[in-house]
Amino acid sequence: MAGPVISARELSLVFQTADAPVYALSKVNLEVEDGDFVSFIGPSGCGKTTLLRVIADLEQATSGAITVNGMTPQEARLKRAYGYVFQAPALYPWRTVERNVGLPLEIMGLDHAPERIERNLELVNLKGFEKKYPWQLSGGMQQRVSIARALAFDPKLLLMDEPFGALDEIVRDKLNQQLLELWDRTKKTVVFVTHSIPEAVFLSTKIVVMSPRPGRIIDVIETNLPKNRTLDIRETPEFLAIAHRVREGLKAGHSYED
Ligand SMILES: Nc1ncnc2c1ncn2[C@@H]1O[C@H](COP(=O)(O)OP(=O)(O)OP(=O)(O)O)[C@@H](O)[C@H]1O
Repeated sequence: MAGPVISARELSLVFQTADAPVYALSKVNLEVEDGDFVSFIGPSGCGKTTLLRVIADLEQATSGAITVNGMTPQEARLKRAYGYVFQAPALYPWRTVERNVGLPLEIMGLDHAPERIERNLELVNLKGFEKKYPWQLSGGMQQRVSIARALAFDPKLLLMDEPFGALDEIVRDKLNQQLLELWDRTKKTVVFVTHSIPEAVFLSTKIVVMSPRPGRIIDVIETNLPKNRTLDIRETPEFLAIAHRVREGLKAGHSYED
């Protein structure tokens, strides 16, 4: 059987700054299995983005070990083993939707990949919007374009850094539902950063609760909610019990003097 998609052992990262070192990650141990939907949740500054960036090789750990698809993060990055979605869509305004989605392929010299672009736009429910420009789309649609772009090389792993953080709640609900459908259809492994407890509980198979100073994991919750869930599940006792455990973890790890 294949090993975990992500395996981190005693991972620490210290940023050296002009005044004092910042302990962004301290002795993080984490296993992400194939097909998992894992959320990192915690207050500002607890190291969620840093951990995601270490996985993506955008930041290097100070100590400890990490593998991504059994490789170093650098090898995984060079093999395009993951897609990365940033908090802001970061689309090129002068390119149409299809040309934004096709950009990573174009950069690699694969400029004639219309079927791939079409399939990825279909996965984010944007068929028919190929010729539009980003400014003609709502914020939620723009973020869906950036998800389609992250799928360009059909990576098994999707890393998402608070992709819906700037959107209003109704749009966020809709996108959460669509993301769950995409995850179910494509069988991808997703690692997702969020501040929202309902979002983490609704989406995840595993919730990683983090705490700051130093950034560390204080609880890992396996959710076991049914796969074909709808937003109504948020009113069920099972859902509320998980949300309660996440909240307790966040409270335990948070110092309110900060
Ligand atoms: N390049 C850097 N240099 C110095 N300190 C940094 C750097 N990047 C992040 N930090 C610090 O590391 C800590 C963790 O930051 P990180 O962005 O990972 O937290 P986060 O949990 O994602 O926060 P947020 O929810 O606000 O995005 C913070 O104290 C932050 O100020």
